[in-house]
Amino acid sequence: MDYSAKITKSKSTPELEYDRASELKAFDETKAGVKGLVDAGIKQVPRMFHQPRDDYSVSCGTQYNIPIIDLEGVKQNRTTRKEIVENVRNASKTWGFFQVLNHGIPMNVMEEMKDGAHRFFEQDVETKSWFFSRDYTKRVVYNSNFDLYSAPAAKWRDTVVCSMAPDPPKPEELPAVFRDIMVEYSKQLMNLGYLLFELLSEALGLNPDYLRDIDCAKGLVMLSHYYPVCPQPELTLGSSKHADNGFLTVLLQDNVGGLQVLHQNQWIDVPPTPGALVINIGDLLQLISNDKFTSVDHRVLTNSASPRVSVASFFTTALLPDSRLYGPIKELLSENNPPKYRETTVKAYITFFNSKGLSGASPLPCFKLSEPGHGDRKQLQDHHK
Ligand SMILES: O=C(O)CCC(=O)C(=O)O
Ligand SMILES: [Fe+2]
Repeated sequence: MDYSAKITKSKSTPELEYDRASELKAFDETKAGVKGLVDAGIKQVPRMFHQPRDDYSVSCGTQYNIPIIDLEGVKQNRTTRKEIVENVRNASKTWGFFQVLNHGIPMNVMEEMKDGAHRFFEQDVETKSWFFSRDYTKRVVYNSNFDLYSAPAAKWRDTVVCSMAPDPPKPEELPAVFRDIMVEYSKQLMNLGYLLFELLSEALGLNPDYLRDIDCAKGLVMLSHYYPVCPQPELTLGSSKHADNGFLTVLLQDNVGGLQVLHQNQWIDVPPTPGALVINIGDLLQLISNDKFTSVDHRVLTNSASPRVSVASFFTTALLPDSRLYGPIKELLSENNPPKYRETTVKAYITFFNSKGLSGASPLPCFKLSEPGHGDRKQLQDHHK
């Protein structure tokens, strides 16, 4: 189907004749993603990608900087480690986001990982579409917008998702253009994950192995994102406002920029910082920490100058058959700190999250134990009917 022709037609079609469902389907069936639209020379952002304007009502601020934590000496020096743990505690509570330096993953591995992501998306559509699917039980899934059919507006990005742990893929299961670097990067990332969960456990006053022992570091799902250049960046977003639903995310971004974090009710840029990785707390870590850590909304702006790649690695057991129940950690609770959330399996949480799409509303409040006047439990019960 000539997708561009269809879009051009819809532009001049009266309001009532806009058939969103068939546009989504036509776009999806190209298997070429947003990059395919840009490669075809599209000059206007199709309506299905137009973001609701209220997403833009919050101003962007420049007076705050997201924390940068240097991990140099964390394993060798007790005083240094204490300071690092303190910084991790503060950043995880007040920002939910921080960058880390001297994290142990060599620069050349990070560079090669970003290059590998570029190589994947720059392949011709026929080669890429071998992995095109919406079935997340597959080891590798490439598509555009996991929530294409449920979100209020589509995002200007394409993604390839690979499940890397606990059961590492055989190299031949991964896309040839970046399989070696994916295996190498994810190995290094698991080691960093173990260290971060130790620091986070210590920041909660728990024994260093606590979070790893309850399987927070068990599953690793890697999302390589490609954000094509956008002819009208003011109309759409690379990622709409959302909070991550796993335990922890480690983000490798290139030098293009566009990621913003909602802090003190302002959008704050997460500036590309050479050698740094961005770490953010996910909803499930907020839940088990009983709000000692915060899972914070973020989004990605598009731009008309250069494509952007990022690799978001989620520590989550979302894709595993895991029935473990997660609730506020008992050791953290007291009379003065009663549990704020009900227990949930990771699966139930993710299913609820996905049913909402990246619509900007975190499902976390729906798992809060009832407070007077709180209607969300009813919403959750209704959902499970
Ligand atoms: O690309 C980015 O900078 C952010 C990606 C992201 O937020 C996500 O994958 O959840
Ligand atoms: Fe995210």
